Amino acid sequence: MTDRSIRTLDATEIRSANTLFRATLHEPPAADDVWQRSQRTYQAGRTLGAFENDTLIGTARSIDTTLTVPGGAVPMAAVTGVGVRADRTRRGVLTDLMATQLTDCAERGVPVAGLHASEAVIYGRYGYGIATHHRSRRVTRHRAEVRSSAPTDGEVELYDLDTALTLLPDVYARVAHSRSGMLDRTEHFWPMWEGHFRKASGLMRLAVHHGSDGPDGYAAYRAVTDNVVDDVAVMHIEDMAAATPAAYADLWRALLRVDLITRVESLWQPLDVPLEALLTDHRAVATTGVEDDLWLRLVDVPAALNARTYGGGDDAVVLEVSDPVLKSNSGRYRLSASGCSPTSEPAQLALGVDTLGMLYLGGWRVADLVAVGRIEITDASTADDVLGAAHRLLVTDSSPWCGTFF
Ligand SMILES: CC(=O)SCCNC(=O)CCNC(=O)[C@H](O)C(C)(C)COP(=O)(O)OP(=O)(O)OC[C@H]1O[C@@H](n2cnc3c(N)ncnc32)[C@H](O)[C@@H]1OP(=O)(O)O
Repeated sequence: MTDRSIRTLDATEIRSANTLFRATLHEPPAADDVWQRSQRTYQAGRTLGAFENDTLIGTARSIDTTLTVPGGAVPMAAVTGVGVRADRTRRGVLTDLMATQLTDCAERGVPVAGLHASEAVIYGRYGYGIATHHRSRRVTRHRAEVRSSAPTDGEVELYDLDTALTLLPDVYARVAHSRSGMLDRTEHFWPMWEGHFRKASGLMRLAVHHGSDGPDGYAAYRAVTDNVVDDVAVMHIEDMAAATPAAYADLWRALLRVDLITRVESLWQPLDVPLEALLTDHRAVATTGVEDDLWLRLVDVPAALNARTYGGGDDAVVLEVSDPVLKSNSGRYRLSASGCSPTSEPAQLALGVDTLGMLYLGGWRVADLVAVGRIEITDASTADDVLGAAHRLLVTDSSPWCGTFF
């Protein structure tokens, strides 16, 4: 008979967990030099192993960080490195890992967990919902020019990868709270960022905007030469954020000035950055994809809901939340401009904790999630009033966006 158990791995065991995880992504074990770097992405005490008769068959880990939310910030467990050996899948190993990890977060007082999903059908059952999206755009460089009326405030300087690694943590820290959904990139995030650019092809450059108050925006790109098609290069901007409109405009001016680039692939950016409107020719830009970005799971529903601010003036709604994994979250909550509190009042909207994760940063309209059957209105006669109040409470000015891969 097989004996399955879950426990936290110690430092001597994490390379095996990394090898197992890489195999689930069909990648060979990390070479020694790669492991020197990637072991620094593992936070001590945050890697779980699933064992079958003392053999490691699955793993999941997390990194402690802080999530920017409307009007504030909240501690978050950034979940990553999830994998189950291909000959042990579909027998509940991930379910056990997720339950252990979420219980551990709850016991440590971490109100929110977040992840990027390899497949969209996996994590909803554990209470995660898509909280942010990102948009990728293609810019035809010879048609793209920044409007002369766009603001300007400073200079853009280019740096190589080694210099970027010393500069960017401080630059990023200055923009990290400029949009809901963004994360603090602790020391465990940067080796992942470095690994991506070391592995990827093309020359990497970091453009930093030095504004009148110091560095306030950056863009990290790779210029990939395509010798097959007319011997020119494509610029892939893979990490970009700006704290001010002037920094955003100046960065684009500098990026579009780089010679021998036919097109710019602006990857994984917020849905609503006004790139098309920044340029003289709207049609120099085409959206090439909109995808899910950060999935959020409210581990402690009242603590998470009280970490953000709400609009709505005198509005209030009563939510009935169901949480099949962390059952203490299930119950009724009154949400108003002054926050969230448990209540015995009758519920007006009933929803699962995964759908609450979708609404948390204001990335979805409540009415849309009602329309698709994710939220139930308990009394149809008050639907318009309840939907209006919920919308005014939860809506935010800009699209939430994470922008950090982990
Ligand atoms: C945050 C990140 O790290 S994202 C990376 C995730 N890892 C990967 O994609 C690597 C490749 N995949 C794997 O290692 C595994 O298939 C995992 C981790 C996704 C799933 O592990 P399993 O142990 O098979 O999951 P488990 O058996 O607990 O499944 C629970 C339920 O989810 C379903 N499920 C799990 N994975 C999938 C999937 N990929 N597609 C569809 N359904 C799935 C199962 O069918 C099961 O459904 P049920 O409750 O209705 O019976």
